[in-house]
Amino acid sequence: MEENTGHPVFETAYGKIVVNICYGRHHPLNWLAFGLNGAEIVFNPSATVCELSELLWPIEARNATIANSYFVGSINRVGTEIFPNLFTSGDRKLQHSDFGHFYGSSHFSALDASCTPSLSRYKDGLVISYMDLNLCMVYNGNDHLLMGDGNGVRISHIGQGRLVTKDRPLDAQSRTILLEGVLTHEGLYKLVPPDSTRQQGLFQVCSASSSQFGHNANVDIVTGDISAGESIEIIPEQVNNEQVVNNELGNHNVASQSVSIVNNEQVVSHVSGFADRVPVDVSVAAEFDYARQDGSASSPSHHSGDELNVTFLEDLQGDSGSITTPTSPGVPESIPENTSEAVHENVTRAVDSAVERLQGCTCGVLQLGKEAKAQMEVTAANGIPSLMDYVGKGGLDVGDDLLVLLYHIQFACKRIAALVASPFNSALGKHSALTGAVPSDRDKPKPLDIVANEIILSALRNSGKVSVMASEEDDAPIWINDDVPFAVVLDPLDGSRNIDASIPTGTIFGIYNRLPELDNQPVEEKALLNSLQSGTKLVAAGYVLYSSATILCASFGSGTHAFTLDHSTGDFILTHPSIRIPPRGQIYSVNDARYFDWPEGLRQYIDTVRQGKGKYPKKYSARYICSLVADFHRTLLYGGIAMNPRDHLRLVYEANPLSFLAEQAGGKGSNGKSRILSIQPVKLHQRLPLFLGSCEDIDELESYVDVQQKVNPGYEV
Ligand SMILES: O=P(O)(O)OC[C@H]1O[C@](O)(COP(=O)(O)O)[C@@H](O)[C@@H]1O
Repeated sequence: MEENTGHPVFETAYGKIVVNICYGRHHPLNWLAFGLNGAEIVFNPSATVCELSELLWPIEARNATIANSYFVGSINRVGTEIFPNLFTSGDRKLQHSDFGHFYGSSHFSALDASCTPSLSRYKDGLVISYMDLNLCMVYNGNDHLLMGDGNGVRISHIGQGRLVTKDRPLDAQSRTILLEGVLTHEGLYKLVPPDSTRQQGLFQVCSASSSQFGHNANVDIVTGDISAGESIEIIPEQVNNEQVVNNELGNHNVASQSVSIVNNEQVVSHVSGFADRVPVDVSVAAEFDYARQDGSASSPSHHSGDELNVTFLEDLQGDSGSITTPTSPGVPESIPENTSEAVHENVTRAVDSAVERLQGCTCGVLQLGKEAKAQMEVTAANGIPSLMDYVGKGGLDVGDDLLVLLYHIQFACKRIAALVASPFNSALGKHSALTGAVPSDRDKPKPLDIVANEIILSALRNSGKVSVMASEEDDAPIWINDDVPFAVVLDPLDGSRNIDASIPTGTIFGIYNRLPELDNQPVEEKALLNSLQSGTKLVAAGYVLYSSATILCASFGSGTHAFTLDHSTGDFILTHPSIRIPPRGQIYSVNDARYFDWPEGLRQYIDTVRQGKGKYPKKYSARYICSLVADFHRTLLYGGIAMNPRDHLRLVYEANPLSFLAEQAGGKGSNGKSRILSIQPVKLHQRLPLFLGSCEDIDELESYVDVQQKVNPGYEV
């Protein structure tokens, strides 16, 4: 673009592709010109370092994607390049030998405003995205594609449109007309073909989408004659609530929800926002589309959408040579019938084959070590590291396996946070009240804790790092894989009884190493025994609090740290490093209504501290949210005791992970008599009294001896 080559769009077997090189992303007219020239995928390979560039990174490409109706691949290198001689960059800084840290964070953006998660800031990786290129041509908010059945106009809010009829193939530039468009406040879209086009004819406009109208809308189909200079109106129908609800539930929008990291280094993700438009592998999409345009059923002899990405990765890696050009072993020779099942099958096979080929590939070019550490310090000094930065190579360096697992856990928890905060969350049980529709059995809503369980279990499974997972919601642990490092225990949504009142809830998790000595045991047995490890064996544990803020608090065996979700970037940001629970608090937290079921010792303890007659001569306050994660989080920060003296909370899923966090913060976890972490679990769903909090408070409580509530009458609420 700095030259006089214009803004070329390359028509390939995979789609109409553009390379917008590096700095080109800062010029909006570049993006526009590529759009006008018919781009479907714009790649923006970059070698760019932190500071202002990184602030722009998540915004510019997505903005361009939405404005110009194409997909964008934002690719940035990682690492730090050290040059033999010092140089200046004309920025008044001292001479230096490097540009700074190339922050990676590669991702794809789609025109329906969805976006893949970013790759690492420190490691090379591979994003495999499914792009339904149909979206570039006819961006239709309804249930079906218009490609095969007649006419459609592609509209974007910059007023670009293409008139497409059966006898005017989509890709013929000569048939492209520009339409001026005005989006009025009422949501009307007036299209005015400029005089110069001299186009006239009968056509239908069936294309509009949420991004054009700013909300989820369908449009009336407008049919009629249009001559140059005339205008037509597209009138959005009412918002389709059912569709919105379904999207919230993930029934329709599954495509954008499936994310996994494979082999530490590749993010496999769907970009396409509407599952009804079957998301397909790039090349499959392209060839599919072209096949359908001319009515023939082409059968590509070889293809691979990921080939495209791999090529890019290789380019960025210079001579690493570690990725070979794929031969697509698992991809079928011909495209099967156009049924969504067949396409899904095709996609699955293409992904599997890509993943298989990538197993074991090392993506090289990591210059971490000292530089990354220094970068980490710079980041910490300038701003605040994210969870991934904090545990990554430049920070705690918890190891690739745990890093990948944490990535998946935090991703799942973000989804749960969104679900919990959604206006439709409690409507999981009241679906029809919103839509007026009666849900079919298949669409019947599930309680939130079940949905949360499914989200987090699927994230654990997709991480490829979990051999067994045991959830409070399931009767038995689920064995996944023999050769991977971790066993994970979890309570997917603790405190969910509070959900309808929007009281805080939380996810709790504990991570153990898989016990290889059990590998030869029958599956049920090794699944159970791996899940029944004592808390002293925890490698990491944490919780995510869904409250006024979403906070992920975790320990990897070196202190307890909390990260707050920054909704503007989607990152968990370190906000509470190395939490130290005060040795003495002034708050007790317990369900006081059970007073008369309490044993004498506990009653005496509570009576004493609330009167300020205990070892600490201040009157204690009572605070009880009745949501363990929230009560514990407050206790972690303010001190005191969070307790449930009856046999109610679970040793494996709740008591152990939270006691680990308490101890790592300098506090204690006790059952009233002894240390929680030293108790050997004997049953998966074993319950026990739980006291968590400040050391001095727990010691004082235990001195009353008789503090465990034996009567457990099964309270109604
Ligand atoms: O009824 P109690 O004894 O006050 O118990 C309340 C506790 O139960 C919990 O709701 C957990 O119970 P569940 O595991 O059955 O969801 C905690 O969040 C809360 O601290």
